[in-house]
Formats: sequence, C-alpha cells, structure tokens
Amino acid sequence: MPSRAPPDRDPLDAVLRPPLDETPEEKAFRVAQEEEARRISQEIDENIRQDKLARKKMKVVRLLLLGQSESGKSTTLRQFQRLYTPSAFREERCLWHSIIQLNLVRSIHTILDALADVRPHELPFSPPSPSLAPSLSFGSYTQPPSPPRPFHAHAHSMRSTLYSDSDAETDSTDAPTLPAHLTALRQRLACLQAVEELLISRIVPPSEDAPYLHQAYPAAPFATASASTARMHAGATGEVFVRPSAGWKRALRPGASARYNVNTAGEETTVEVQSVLAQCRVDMMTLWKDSTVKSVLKKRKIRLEESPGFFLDELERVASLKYTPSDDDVLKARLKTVGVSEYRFEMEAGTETGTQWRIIDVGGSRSQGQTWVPFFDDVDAIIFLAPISGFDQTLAEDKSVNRLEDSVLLWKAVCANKLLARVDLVLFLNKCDILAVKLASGVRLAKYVKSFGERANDSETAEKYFRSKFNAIHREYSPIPRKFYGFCTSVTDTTTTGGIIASVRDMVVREHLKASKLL
Ligand SMILES: Nc1nc2c(ncn2[C@@H]2O[C@H](COP(=O)(O)OP(=O)(O)OP(=O)(O)O)[C@@H](O)[C@H]2O)c(=O)[nH]1
Ligand SMILES: [Mg+2]
Repeated sequence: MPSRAPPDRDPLDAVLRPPLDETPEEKAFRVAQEEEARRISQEIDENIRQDKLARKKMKVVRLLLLGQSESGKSTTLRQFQRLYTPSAFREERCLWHSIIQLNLVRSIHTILDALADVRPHELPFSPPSPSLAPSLSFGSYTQPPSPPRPFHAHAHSMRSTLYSDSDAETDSTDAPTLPAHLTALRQRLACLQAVEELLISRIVPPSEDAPYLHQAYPAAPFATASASTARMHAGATGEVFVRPSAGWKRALRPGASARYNVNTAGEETTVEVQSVLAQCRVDMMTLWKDSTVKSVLKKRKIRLEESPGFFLDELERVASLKYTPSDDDVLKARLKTVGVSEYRFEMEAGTETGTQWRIIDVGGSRSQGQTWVPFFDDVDAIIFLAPISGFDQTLAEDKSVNRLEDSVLLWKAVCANKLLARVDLVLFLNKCDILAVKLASGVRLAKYVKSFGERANDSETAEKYFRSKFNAIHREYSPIPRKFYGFCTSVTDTTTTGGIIASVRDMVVREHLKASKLL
C-alpha cells in the first residue's frame, strides 16, 4: 500500500504556506487578511444561526413529504391546501381540468393499446356476440376452447412479455384478432390520439424539451400544429411529468397562450377537448364495460382501477359537456412530480394563527433520491408515505423491484439517517382503500409477504401487521429513541384524511414549540 505523503509534500500545504522570503510588512498584511477572512466566516455562521433562531421564533414550520413515486406525496400536499387555503385550492381546480382529461384519455389509450395486438387466447371463452364479423372469428368459438396458456406478463411489462410468451407459439390460430365491434370502436376513438397530444402541448411548456413518445395511432383530422409538435416529459414509463418550476399552472391559466407560444388558449383547449370527450363518451363507456376488453385486461394483469388518475368509472360525469372538476377529482388526478415544489401557507385560525408552514414535495422516482438530502437540514417533521397496496406490484421505473420492498428500504434509510435523528417521522401507510379492495377480491397477501403467514387476509389484519413491522424498523434503526406516529390512510379520501392531517399538524406544532423553547 502506498504510504501517506509527508506534510511538506502536501500540495495544499505548499500553496498555503507563506513564502520563505516574506518581509515583515507582507507578513502583517497576510495575517490581517487571514483575520478578516476568519471574521467574515464567523459572521456568516452567526447569520445562519440567527436566521434559524428567527425562523423558529417567527413560527415557521417545515414539513417534508417523502416516499416512492406514486405513494401519494403530492396528493397529501393537495389535502393540506384544501384544508388550510381552501379558496386558493378552489381557484386552482379549473387548472386540473386538463390533467384529468389527459388522465382519462391515457386510460383509454392503455385499453386501445392492449387491443391493438390482442390474441385469441385472451378473449373470453364465450360464444361470439352477434356483432362479430365471421372473418374475424376463429376456430375456438365453434369448437371447445383450448385451455388458457400460462400467462406470465406483469402489469407493467405486459406487452413485451406477451410477445415473448406468444411468439414461440404464433400460428394461424393465434394471429391477432379483434371482434368487429371493438375494431369499430378503436377506429372511432382514434381521434383521442390528437386530443392527448394537444393536452400535452398545453400542460408541458415548450421549454420542457424531452422527447414526446408517440403511440401507434393514426393521425386524426383533429390534429393541430401545436399537437404535431407536442412534447412531453416522459420517463421510461411514458408518464407525463412536469417540473414545478416549469410553471404548468401558469401555462394553463387563461390568456397564457401568447407567453407560452402555443396556438390555443387554455380555456379554449379545455372546452374543445371536452366537446370531443363528450362526443366519444358513449364509445368510451361501451369500451370500458365491454366483456372482451375486461377479459383482455384481466389476462394481461392490467388493473386500471388501481392505477393513478383513474376516472373510467366516472366517464358519464367526467366526459359530459358541463363537467367541472370537484375537490375529489383534483385529489384523484395524477401528475408526476420531478424536482421539488414548496408550498407556503399561514394558519388562519386557532392557537397557531400566524404560524407559517412550508411543505416540501419532492419527486419520488428512484433517480430523484438525491434531490431529497438538501432538505433534511432544518426540517421539523417528515411525512413518509408507504403505499401498502403495492405489495404485489413492481416499480414503474424498475420492474425488478417490488414496491413494498422498496418502501421498506426507503423507510429504513430515512429512520437511520443521522441528519434526521431529531426529526419527527410521521408514517402514512397509504392506499388502504386499494389494499382493502385487493384483498377482498381474493389476492392473498401471504403469497407475496411470506411472514404474513396464516393471518386473516383482510385489510384490518394487514394494516395492523404492516404498522407493527414499520414501527419495529423505526425502533431498531432510529439513531436515538423517538416517538412513532403511524397512520393508516387513503389520502384521496377527504373525510378520513382531514382528521389525520389535523392530528399531524397539532403534533408538529407542539414539537416545534418545544424545540424553539430549547433554543
Ligand atoms: N385510491 C387511492 N389513490 C391514491 C391514494 N393516494 C394517492 N393516490 C393516487 O395515486 C396517484 C399518485 O399520487 P401522487 O400524490 O401523485 O404520488 P407522488 O408520491 O406525488 O408521486 P411522484 O410525484 O411520482 O413522486 C394519484 O393519482 C393519486 O390520486 C390513496 O390513498 N388511494
Ligand atoms: Mg408528486
């Protein structure tokens, strides 16, 4: 092993060492300069300390939201906004209209995409409906159906797995086929491709220049110049995302078209899109209710009901001409966060009147992890969201990682982090509503979480189990003992979340006051 360089060969030392021929005047000058530099440095340190002190005295509470992507951080932030700045929240509801339209159109495209290469074995084993064209039917309708092949496709890699699964066996009986009524629906709904592009061009300001991932749908007459140059920020999953700093809300405000160099004003686009959605409403409803579609989705393990931004069960309302988003719709809408957004507000009532809150919402996907650390310093509390319904899912950005496992690892890391040793950690075991539906539908938790064992496969038992597991990690990994605050949540639910957020607020304020008295 190479030995350490002796001190007189240290390159830094060589540079900083006073010159050998330094005169007394030069020395006095250098010493004075060094003294001045020290004084300035101490002054900066003192300013930072005073700043922190003043902030504590001014009653500024900083809350950081952490958790993997799709865990519900931005939704929790919206709940705070809805509860504590309701008028601003209501004012912004109209800006979410375009996001909800986009969520809806993308769900329809997920279905159309699945239908684009449907195989006979994915169709339901029932006699053909009268609307089926004879040329599109195949042998198994008249003969007893062959048993379904094992299907290994995962929800998020369904297309590639499907191809690899079927390629080996592709023959004339397994050629792509689609009942005629669905072919007709696909053709009629093709106009939604242009709608999607138009919406993306509105939501993502032109400065956001990541490539737009085109899907294989024919261009429709509805396409406009802005649609053809539509761009979006999309990750490996093809999900639209915007940076909070890019000001998508500003871009969607009425009259923003000139500033953002797009050829349709926000309100006009929304109205125009809404009228196309209203025209397609019956077709979209027929598509979503269709038994063949249900069969294909089921076989490909595409569970749209659990996916973010799901509005297909409310098509009648959301695709009507008079639709305006409700509070619940805004909470259900999905727009991925990349980067960091800070939301500031002041408590308007109660004993904490005048307390300023700063809630920091960060992007949760794996590549965003490094953006979290700078916010660890000086944060009063962290709400960590672990979506426990994801026990049978993998991460959108990495199909080899189980979502629950990822949440557990993140939770361990946050609990063990020395910078956060004195920070209160609040755990939201989130998406309990989806967990309940999933378990009730027969998915067995013990199949994915072996240690769950023979316990009852219901949401109450599962929540209790997860709570104790996360609590144990908190106890074991916290550098110094601290209290555990754990809640089972469904943050899209306004009724239950209001009470939980109020308890968190009280706890954070109490601890904040304690800390400021210690200063
Ligand atoms: N059903 C249900 N949906 C939820 C719940 N929490 C969040 N969602 C939905 O899940 C989606 C993702 O939530 P977000 O708040 O955007 O997730 P995020 O943690 O901010 O994700 P990133 O921005 O990617 O880091 C949204 O469509 C939410 O409406 C929940 O408890 N139940
Ligand atoms: Mg977010």
